[in-house]
Amino acid sequence: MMSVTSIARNKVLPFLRKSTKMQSTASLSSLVKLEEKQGYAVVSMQKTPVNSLSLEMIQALSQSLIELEKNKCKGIILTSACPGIFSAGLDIREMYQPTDDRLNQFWSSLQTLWLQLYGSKMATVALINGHAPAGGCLLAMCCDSRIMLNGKSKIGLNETKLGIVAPSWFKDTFVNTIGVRQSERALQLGSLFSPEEALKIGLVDKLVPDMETATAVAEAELKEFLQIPGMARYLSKMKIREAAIKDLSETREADLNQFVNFAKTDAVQKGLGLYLQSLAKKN
Ligand SMILES: CC/C=C\CC/C=C/CC(=O)SCCNC(=O)CCNC(=O)[C@H](O)C(C)(C)COP(=O)(O)OP(=O)(O)OC[C@H]1O[C@@H](n2cnc3c(N)ncnc32)[C@H](O)[C@@H]1OP(=O)(O)O
Repeated sequence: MMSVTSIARNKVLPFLRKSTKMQSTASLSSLVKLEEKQGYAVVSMQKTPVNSLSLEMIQALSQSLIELEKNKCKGIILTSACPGIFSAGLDIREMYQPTDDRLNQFWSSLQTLWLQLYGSKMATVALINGHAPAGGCLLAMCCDSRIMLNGKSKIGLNETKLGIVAPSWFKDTFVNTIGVRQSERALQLGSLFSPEEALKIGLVDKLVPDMETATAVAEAELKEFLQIPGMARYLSKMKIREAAIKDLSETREADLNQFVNFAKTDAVQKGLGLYLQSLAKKN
């Protein structure tokens, strides 16, 4: 059975009570933690060391969103329990020398997660408390607002630096967030931005100096979104996002085939192998 989430047992979420049975049958894992706050939930990624988005991690996030929405949760703060890292993006080991079956499942699950989070009826705030390259940046951009911890962390779509290409729906999300010209330049260069730079181009909305402030600011930000009538807020969000969502919904199979074929090319496999080696050498 698919991994799901670990729930803070001392504080059962009111909006999760009904699904307690489902949680116990769903072989819970420790990849994602859900915590109750006043009227919303904090979703913490806790796949050490860097919250890389493996198949299981993607499915755990997906399942968390399903449960939260089913239980009428109105808003979330998406953040990380791994010090210094929001998410290192897609787990490169999923794409390096993969089996066909796993590679298909991996990409298809990522498509599903993007469709869920980018099109979520919930108000969503990303509390980016560390590095957020590539898929990590994508997760943050799927949220309605981004609060980033100031410091040495970087955020951006750095795919070209790995010799790979961000798919159209990554690009659409980027364009919807920072505009066409900034996206065109940053996508080609694989730019990773400091928090100050990210604020300047609108990739994040607010910077905070420390975690205590960060939590308070993220809560205040979420409450501001939650004060707006939910349906009006959601439909307004969709005015910006629906074209990209419709596009992927209608082309999932083609997008999957394109990804799988590209990932399996010799050039990409060689590049990913070298990149993994360079990460390992660092340590
Ligand atoms: C074929 C594909 C075609 C199209 C797909 C396009 C879409 C791609 C989207 C993506 O998300 S690609 C992934 C891009 N991600 C990155 O480039 C990030 C790489 N990681 C880093 O830059 C750093 O790890 C970090 C800045 C996030 C954190 O640095 P630090 O705290 O110094 O940790 P380490 O570098 O020592 O890493 C610890 C540990 O984790 C492993 N790791 C890091 N990132 C990944 C990853 N994305 N996937 C898998 N594993 C990763 C790293 O190798 C270390 O492993 P050890 O076994 O050596 O401990």
